[in-house]
Amino acid sequence: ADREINTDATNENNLVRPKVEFCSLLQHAGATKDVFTMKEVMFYLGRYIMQKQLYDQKQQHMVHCAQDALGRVLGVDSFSVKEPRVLFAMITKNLVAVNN
Ligand SMILES: COc1nc(N(C)C)ncc1-n1nc2c(c1C(C)C)[C@H](c1ccc(C#N)cc1)N(c1cc(Cl)c[nH]c1=O)C2=O
Repeated sequence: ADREINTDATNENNLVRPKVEFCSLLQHAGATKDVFTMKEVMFYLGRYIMQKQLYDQKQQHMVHCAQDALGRVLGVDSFSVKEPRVLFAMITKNLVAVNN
C-alpha cells in the first residue's frame, strides 16, 4: 500500500508525485512538473475547477464533476469544498509520497 501521506496542505516540504491521469489534470491547469507540494496540488486543482466552471452556480461550495475527468480521478460525481477530510482522502488516493 502507498505510504501514509501527510496531507497538511500548509507543509511546504511535503512532496508528492501524482499518478498519471491525475497529473494530466494538473497540467491542464498549467502545471509543468510531476512532483508537487500538497499546497501546489490544491492550487492547480482549484484552478482546474474554476477554469472549467465545475462549481454549482447556486451552491458555490459544491463541485459537480460526474461528466469530467476530475470525477473519474476522484471517484465521485460531486463534492463540497467545505469537507477537507473527504477531499484529502480522495486526492491522496491519486498521489505517491516522494522521499525528500
Ligand atoms: C468551488 O470552489 C470555489 N468556488 C468559488 N466560486 C466563487 C464559485 N470560489 C472559491 C472556491 N473555492 N473554495 C475553496 C477552493 C476553491 C476553488 C479554488 C476551487 C479550494 C479548493 C477546493 C477543492 C479543490 C479540489 N479538488 C482544490 C481547491 N479550497 C481548498 C480546500 C481545501 Cl480542503 C484545501 N485547500 C483549498 O484551497 C477551498 O476551500
